[in-house]
Amino acid sequence: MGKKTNITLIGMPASGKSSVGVVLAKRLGKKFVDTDIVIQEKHGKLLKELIEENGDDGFREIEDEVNASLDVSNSIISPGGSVVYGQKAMKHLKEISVIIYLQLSYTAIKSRLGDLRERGITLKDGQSLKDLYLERTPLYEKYADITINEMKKTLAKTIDEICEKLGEKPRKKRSFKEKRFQKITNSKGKQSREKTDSTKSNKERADKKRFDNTKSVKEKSSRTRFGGEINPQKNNVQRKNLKKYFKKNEN
Ligand SMILES: Nc1ncnc2c1ncn2[C@@H]1O[C@H](COP(=O)(O)OP(=O)(O)OP(=O)(O)O)[C@@H](O)[C@H]1O
Ligand SMILES: O=C(O)C1=C[C@@H](O)[C@@H](O)[C@H](O)C1
Ligand SMILES: [Mg+2]
Repeated sequence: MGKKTNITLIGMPASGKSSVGVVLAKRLGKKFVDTDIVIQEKHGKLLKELIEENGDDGFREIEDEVNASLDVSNSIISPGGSVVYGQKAMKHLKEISVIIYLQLSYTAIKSRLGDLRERGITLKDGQSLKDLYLERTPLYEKYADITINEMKKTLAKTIDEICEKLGEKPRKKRSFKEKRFQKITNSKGKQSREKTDSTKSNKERADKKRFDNTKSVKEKSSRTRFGGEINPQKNNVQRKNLKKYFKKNEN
């Protein structure tokens, strides 16, 4: 497994091979190859058109051929859910990649899937989704190097778990405090925290803008009145005068 730079995701349709795959590729700095798209490109037709024209078995031959001739490196490969029926394809993918099975319960798959035919799933006449699930599960298990149980996990959590199993460094988790507040250093070099802009409410953002505007107007007018740059921290007399001036002008 050590020398393989590709990763192939297998699992039922809607288990997330494509959606997890593309994010995983970004996370690991790899390329992303969706072999459903490679098939469409190569044949100039939609998957469901290819299934309608060639039947389920004909489509699986096309799928087997395309996946078996995939020549990629440093990539996340996301094939269609039916790739596991293709012996040539699976032999090749096993040779060039680490195979990860995205496992999900039948109920979860059913609720994620919409119209099965519209999605282009290869179902034999009279075969239900449950039949398909039971038929494919042993095949996914047979080819998997790593299995990830996705139940009740967000996409991000699934990706974290894949990285963990691959021995990749975990993403540095920022604490709640770090997300909500940024460190600021005042003129005396003391550090304190201020809410980050993205976590401020609209009212807080508006208040800060008003405060910043007032501050800059005050600074400007103080420079004009007392001439040149001032340093209120060093010059107490000037600071007192300024305070008096602003008090008088604000009322
Ligand atoms: N935690 C989750 N992780 C991944 N996908 C999720 C999650 N929750 C919901 N989804 C949804 O499940 C669907 C997964 O679809 P996706 O096309 O990625 O599956 P697939 O395994 O590539 O299917 P196919 O075999 O048809 O190519 C998407 O609509 C996605 O938004
Ligand atoms: O699971 C399936 O039967 C399929 C899934 C799709 O990704 C496509 O590969 C094709 O439409 C068949
Ligand atoms: Mg897909």
